[in-house]
Amino acid sequence: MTILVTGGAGYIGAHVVRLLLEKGESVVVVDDLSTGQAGRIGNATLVELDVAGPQARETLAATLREHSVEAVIHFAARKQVGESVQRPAYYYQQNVNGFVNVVGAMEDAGVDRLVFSSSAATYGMPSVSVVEEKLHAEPINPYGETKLVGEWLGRAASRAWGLRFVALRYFNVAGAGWDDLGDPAVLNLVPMVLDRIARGESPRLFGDDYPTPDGTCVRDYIHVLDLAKAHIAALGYLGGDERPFDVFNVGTGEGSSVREVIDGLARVSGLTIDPVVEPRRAGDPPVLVGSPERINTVMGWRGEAGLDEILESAWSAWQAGPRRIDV
Ligand SMILES: NC(=O)c1ccc[n+]([C@@H]2O[C@H](COP(=O)([O-])OP(=O)(O)OC[C@H]3O[C@@H](n4cnc5c(N)ncnc54)[C@H](O)[C@@H]3O)[C@@H](O)[C@H]2O)c1
Ligand SMILES: O=c1ccn([C@@H]2O[C@H](COP(=O)(O)OP(=O)(O)O[C@H]3O[C@H](CO)[C@@H](O)[C@H](O)[C@H]3O)[C@@H](O)[C@H]2O)c(=O)[nH]1
Repeated sequence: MTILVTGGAGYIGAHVVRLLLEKGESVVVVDDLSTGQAGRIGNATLVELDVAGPQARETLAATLREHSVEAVIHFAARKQVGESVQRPAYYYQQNVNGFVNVVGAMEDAGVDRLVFSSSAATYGMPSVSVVEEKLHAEPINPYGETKLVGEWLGRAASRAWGLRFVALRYFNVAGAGWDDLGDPAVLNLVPMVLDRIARGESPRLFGDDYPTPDGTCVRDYIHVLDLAKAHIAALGYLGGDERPFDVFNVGTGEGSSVREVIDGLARVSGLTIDPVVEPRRAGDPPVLVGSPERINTVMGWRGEAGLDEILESAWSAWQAGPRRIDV
C-alpha cells in the first residue's frame, strides 16, 4: 500500500514514516521542510510543497494519482500556541487552508482514508481532570481552533462524500523512538529544559502555585513512538467497513507534574537540575490528562512507555545530537 504523509519530515511524522517503511509500505512525504529535515525520511519519496500554497490542491491531487496513494496521514501544520495568538491569520492560512487543500485533493483523486493530527489543545481549559472525547471542545487559542476546524471539515467530508476520517488528539508528546529522531525544536518542556542546561542557564518552571499536588501543572506525557504506533492502528481501523468519522484521545490517562518531569530528567541523566520558578505562563491549564479508553477499546492501542522511559529516550537522543551535555 502507498501512504502519503504530509509533514513526514517533522518530529512525529518522521517516526511514523520510519514505522511504515519498516512494515514494507511505500511512503510519499509532502513537506515544505520549514521545520522538517529531508534526512529523516529514509528512502521515502519527497515532494517539496507548501500544502497551504497556491496550486497545492492540484499538485496534491496529481501526486495522489501518480503514486496510486490509498491513505493519507496529515501532520503538516504550524504548532506554536503562543505564536498562534500573535499571528491568528497565519495559523488559519497554514493549518486550515493546508487541510482544505489536502481534503479537496483527496476528493479529486478519489482517495478516502485520512488520519489527522489533532491536539489536546482542542479542549481548552477543561473543567474535569481526565478528559474524554465526548466533552465539549472549546479551544482557548487559534492553534487549538485550527485543529477543531480540521475535525469539522473531516466530519463534513465524511458525510458529503464518504471520507473515512480519524482525528487523533495528541496529549504531550516527548521522547524519541530512535536517537536520530529526537525533537529538534526546543519548544516543549523536555527539550526546553535540556536547551537551557546546554547553554549553562537554569531551566525555567512556569508557576508553582497551581491547585495541583505539588503546585506545578500536570500533563499527560506520551512517548512519540507509542503515538506513532497509534497512527498505524488508525490506518488499520480505516481499512474496515463503515467507519466514516471518529475522534480519539492519544494519551495515557496518567498525569505527571512539571516538577516530576524535571526530577525524572535529573534521575535518568545524572544531572543536577535546579529550575528557577517563574510566573505562570498565560493560557496553561492546571491539569490536562486524556482518557485513553476509547482508542484502547476501538483500536486496541495503548501507550506503553512510562515517564522514565520517555525521558531516557529523550536524553539519549539529545546526547547523540550536536549539543551534548557533559554530566
Ligand atoms: N509535538 C506536539 O506536542 C504536538 C501535540 C499535538 C499536536 N501536534 C501536531 O502534530 C503535527 C506534527 O507536529 P510535530 O511536533 O512533528 O511538528 P514539526 O514542526 O516537527 O513537524 C511539522 C512538519 O510539517 C512541515 N510543514 C509545516 N507546515 C507545512 C506546510 N504548510 N506545508 C508543508 N509542510 C509543512 C514541517 O516542515 C515539518 O516537517 C502537527 O500537526 C502538530 O500540530 C503536535
Ligand atoms: O521551560 C518550560 C517549558 C514548559 N513548562 C511547563 O511545562 C508544561 C508543559 O508545557 P509544554 O511542553 O509547552 O506543553 P503544553 O503547553 O502542555 O502544550 C503541548 O501539549 C499540547 C497538548 O496537551 C499540544 O497541543 C501543544 O501543541 C504542545 O505544545 C506547562 O505547564 C508549561 O508551563 C515549564 O514550566 N518550563
